[in-house]
Amino acid sequence: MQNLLTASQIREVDAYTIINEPVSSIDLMERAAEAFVNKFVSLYTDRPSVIICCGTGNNGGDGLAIARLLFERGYTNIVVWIVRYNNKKTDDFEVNYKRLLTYSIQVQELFPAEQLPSITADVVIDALFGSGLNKPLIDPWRSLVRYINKEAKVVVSVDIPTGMPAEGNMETFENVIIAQDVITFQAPKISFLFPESGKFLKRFHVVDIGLHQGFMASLDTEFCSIMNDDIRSRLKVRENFSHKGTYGHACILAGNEHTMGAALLSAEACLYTGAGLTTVCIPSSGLSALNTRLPEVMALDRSKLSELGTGKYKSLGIGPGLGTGEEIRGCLSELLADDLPPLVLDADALNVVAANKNLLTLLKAETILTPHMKEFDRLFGHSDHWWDRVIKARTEASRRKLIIVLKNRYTFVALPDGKIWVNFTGNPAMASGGMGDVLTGILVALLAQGYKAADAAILGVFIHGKAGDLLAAEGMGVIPASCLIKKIPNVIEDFSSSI
Ligand SMILES: NC(=O)C1=CN([C@@H]2O[C@H](COP(=O)(O)OP(=O)(O)OC[C@H]3O[C@@H](n4cnc5c(N)ncnc54)[C@H](O)[C@@H]3O)[C@@H](O)[C@H]2O)[C@@H](O)CC1
Ligand SMILES: Nc1ncnc2c1ncn2[C@@H]1O[C@H](COP(=O)(O)OP(=O)(O)O)[C@@H](O)[C@H]1O
Ligand SMILES: [K+]
Repeated sequence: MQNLLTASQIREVDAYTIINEPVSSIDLMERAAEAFVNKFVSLYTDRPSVIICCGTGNNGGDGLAIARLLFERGYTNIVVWIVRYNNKKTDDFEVNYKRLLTYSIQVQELFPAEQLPSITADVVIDALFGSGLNKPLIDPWRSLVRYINKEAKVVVSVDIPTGMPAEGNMETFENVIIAQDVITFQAPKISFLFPESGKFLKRFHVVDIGLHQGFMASLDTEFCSIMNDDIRSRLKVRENFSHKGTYGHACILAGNEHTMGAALLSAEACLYTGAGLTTVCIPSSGLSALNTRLPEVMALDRSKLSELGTGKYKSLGIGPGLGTGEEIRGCLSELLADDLPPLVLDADALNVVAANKNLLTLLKAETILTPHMKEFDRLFGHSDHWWDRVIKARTEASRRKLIIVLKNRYTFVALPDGKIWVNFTGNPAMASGGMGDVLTGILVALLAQGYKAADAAILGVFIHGKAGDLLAAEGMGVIPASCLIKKIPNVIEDFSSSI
């Protein structure tokens, strides 16, 4: 895992690195500028003309160093704007300013109430404010940002788009640079994970600037990202003398006449994720589809729901395509009061619980809930903003000892210990119906194989997204859920054979 830091934690890590590593503050800035330039030239290969818009803090200091480094790489068409809208400046800005003046790079100083110069360059590099932003922009900075947004062809931001807070509610931050690319230092800013940031940045790229890893890891953070090593260290290799009994019997209660596909997708994903045995509990109208499509999967008659609490099954998933009719509501209330195996609740099971919140109190510790945004809001109340929603997921997961998998482009796995693990795998080609049903099947299979619920959730969301990424890399711009399932064993093999 890698901790994701707030702006004040970033400052702490910067300061700690400067004190404890053989690197001075100005050299750390140079490293950041070099890392930026390396990424920039790999993204924009045709040596565009650039305007570098610099504030007078350390983000601006980065901008000045970037100008110098681009010049040294043969960029001839560089203009540096220095935005002198107040008298503040940092020492490292000042050092880089003096260095810049020894180069023949065009510098233009901008003062309040002056007309803004025209923008003719191909790219504007935005180094006005970085993670030091402490309030929404007001004039004259606000007008400058609006002007750049209106006039610039392409903007590339240094560390974070100017005007965007590094974390927290973005509601009042309307005046933000709209960047094609953001080249950000060391780890993604927490704000990049929320859909609201999407209108201000198309892509972000993380570059390593060698901040102190040990200190970063020691900080008490709310957010961390799921890394490849977290998967390798958790995935168990299938043993030589293992047999179907070794990998557990999973059961999925899902489907109704018009949404039987959801049950089939979950069951198939469960099969491909390696459950020893998979049973689905579907209405009899789905039996011929099941037998034709998934001969490996068994069926449990809906009249035998009492079997679910007998210990026969090692894990249980409830919800995909289940429906929310009276009969279902009644049987779920009874079921959830039973002593069930490790449990995943998804889709209609969540909707039934949302309509009868008392059922939440019946859920055993470590039950996994997999709501998308709307299901989450139905369960725990409406949130106007993603930051509020995610913090609510954290609070509810710790208060109720549940595992809440809040699904989105970046899925948030809120654990009972208060930590939120963020999944970065996955891509927009996966935005199609049935994808969530597949995730449920994956999770139920992992629980059947004996993974602890928190590990199953972390593994499950990663594997799901990674399977989508493999297909996208093969050129699939749209991925039907049933195609993604077939890639799951490849992901598991890739990550378990490298232990
Ligand atoms: N050693 C370090 O601290 C490093 C810092 N780096 C860069 O430094 C940036 C952070 O620099 P700073 O902390 O100097 O801050 P910024 O450069 O982001 O902002 C400068 C100053 O602007 C003022 N300000 C904040 N919000 C404002 C607003 N809404 N309107 C007007 N003024 C406002 C604040 O006084 C702030 O300190 C990072 O984003 C990164 O680009 C990198 O050079 C890596 C090393
Ligand atoms: N743009 C995207 N990028 C990454 N993952 C996505 C994207 N769109 C959807 N997904 C993933 O697909 C799944 C969709 O779940 P859900 O909305 O419950 O689907 P359904 O109800 O159709 O089965 C989630 O796991 C989500 O993370
Ligand atoms: K910036």
